[in-house]
Amino acid sequence: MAQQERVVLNRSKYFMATALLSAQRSEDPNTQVGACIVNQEENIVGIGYNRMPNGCDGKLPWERESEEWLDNKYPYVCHAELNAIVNKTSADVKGCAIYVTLFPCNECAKLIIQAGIKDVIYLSDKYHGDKKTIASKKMLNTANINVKQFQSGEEDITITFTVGEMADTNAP
Ligand SMILES: O=c1ccn([C@H]2C[C@H](O)[C@@H](COP(=O)(O)O)O2)c(=O)[nH]1
Ligand SMILES: [Zn+2]
Repeated sequence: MAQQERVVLNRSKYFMATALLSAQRSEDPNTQVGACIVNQEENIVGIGYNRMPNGCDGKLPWERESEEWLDNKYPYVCHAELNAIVNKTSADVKGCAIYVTLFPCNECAKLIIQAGIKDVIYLSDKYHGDKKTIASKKMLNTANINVKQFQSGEEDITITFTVGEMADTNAP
């Protein structure tokens, strides 16, 4: 039987990978976003992705360019950061870090600040020129939140559901 390569993820790669995996749950056809909140003991205390409010799946539009504002996703979709915060498994998220696959918008920046999150690690900054992103950066900076872009520095990771033999690390 083929041996699986033994992979040990470093801390930040594990948390960003968790955010990325969560993003893959999103039904947004244009931008899937994932967020993973980590406490000071390095435990995950919240995960979320952009989705419609509870009970609204399949009943609200995913359009983004309809002339009628109400026919677009924007008034309805709950952002990944919001879902990660409201889904928290701890009493609060004060002093936590949030790993996000997209730079948080201005509304999420407000949530992050008010929730007491101290570190933001993001992957994509694809909307860096947008006013929402500029306002977000202004708020996060003013509130002394540590913001940094994730640098993987390594290859992608692969998740396989095939259970093979683990590599024998004691082999000569
Ligand atoms: O801070 C953010 C900003 C955006 N999102 C979500 C909201 C939408 O579902 C998409 C953005 O859609 P576009 O088609 O790229 O405009 O991303 C989020 O979760 N968090
Ligand atoms: Zn947002």
